[in-house]
Amino acid sequence: MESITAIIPAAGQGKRMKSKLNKQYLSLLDKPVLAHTVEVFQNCDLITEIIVVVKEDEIDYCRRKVIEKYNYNKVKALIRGGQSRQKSVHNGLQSVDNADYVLIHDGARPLLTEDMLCRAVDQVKDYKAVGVAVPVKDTIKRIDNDGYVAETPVRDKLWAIQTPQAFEYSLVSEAYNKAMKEGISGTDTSILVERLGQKVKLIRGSYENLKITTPEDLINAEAIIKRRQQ
Ligand SMILES: Nc1ccn([C@@H]2O[C@H](COP(=O)(O)OP(=O)(O)OP(=O)(O)O)[C@@H](O)[C@H]2O)c(=O)n1
Ligand SMILES: C[C@](O)(CO)[C@H](O)COP(=O)(O)O
Repeated sequence: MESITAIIPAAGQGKRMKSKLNKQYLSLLDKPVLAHTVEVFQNCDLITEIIVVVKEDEIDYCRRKVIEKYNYNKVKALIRGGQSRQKSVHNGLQSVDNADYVLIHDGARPLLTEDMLCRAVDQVKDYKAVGVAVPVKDTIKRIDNDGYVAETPVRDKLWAIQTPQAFEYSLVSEAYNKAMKEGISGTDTSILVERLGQKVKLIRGSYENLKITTPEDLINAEAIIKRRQQ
């Protein structure tokens, strides 16, 4: 059976949340945001092990308040992040011992579902690189430097990228090593894989798979969890 490692970058500062406690540890109904996220991977039989990437000064806090408290025993390592999401993910990739595939998922997206994980794992075996995404609902404009509309891309072809993103481990490792060497940065993982010429298959995510970024995201996330519990 293949070995599948989940890497969960959770080493951001959460500046846009404007809270004292880093957003990963804010309470989302019954437990911290990050605990909701890790739990989905912990409960999914397809996942062999989990690596959580956190800020160096939060490693101990995360171990006590999330990993040990909820007994997430698939978490093999809690490692320190970097200045950017990309660097944090790179640190995570470097600490993988032996994996056929990796799934990379934002710690700040606690509303992923096991079904989403299963579909990503299933598809990565055929496509090597898979991302979860949803069609955009708004019309998107590209603007120029003065704030004028420069272009209105056709909406039918625009998808908003979420996580998880799943890759063959050797492929994503090569993509990161190359990007880091060349000083290239990207706001998601798949862009670095795309630069290798690898096609990335998108599969349908969910509008509920919010990234907890600003305070209203927490309110919306709570409402979604409550509805799911009914
Ligand atoms: N240096 C960083 C920056 C981000 N992340 C993680 O990447 C995910 C997506 O990032 P985002 O939601 O933008 O989180 P923050 O960077 O913390 O948010 P902000 O920009 O508001 O500070 C989060 O789980 C975040 O913890 C990370 O591991 N390391
Ligand atoms: C990876 C991501 O969640 C896909 O939407 C997003 O790009 C993360 O961006 P952030 O600026 O680190 O929030």
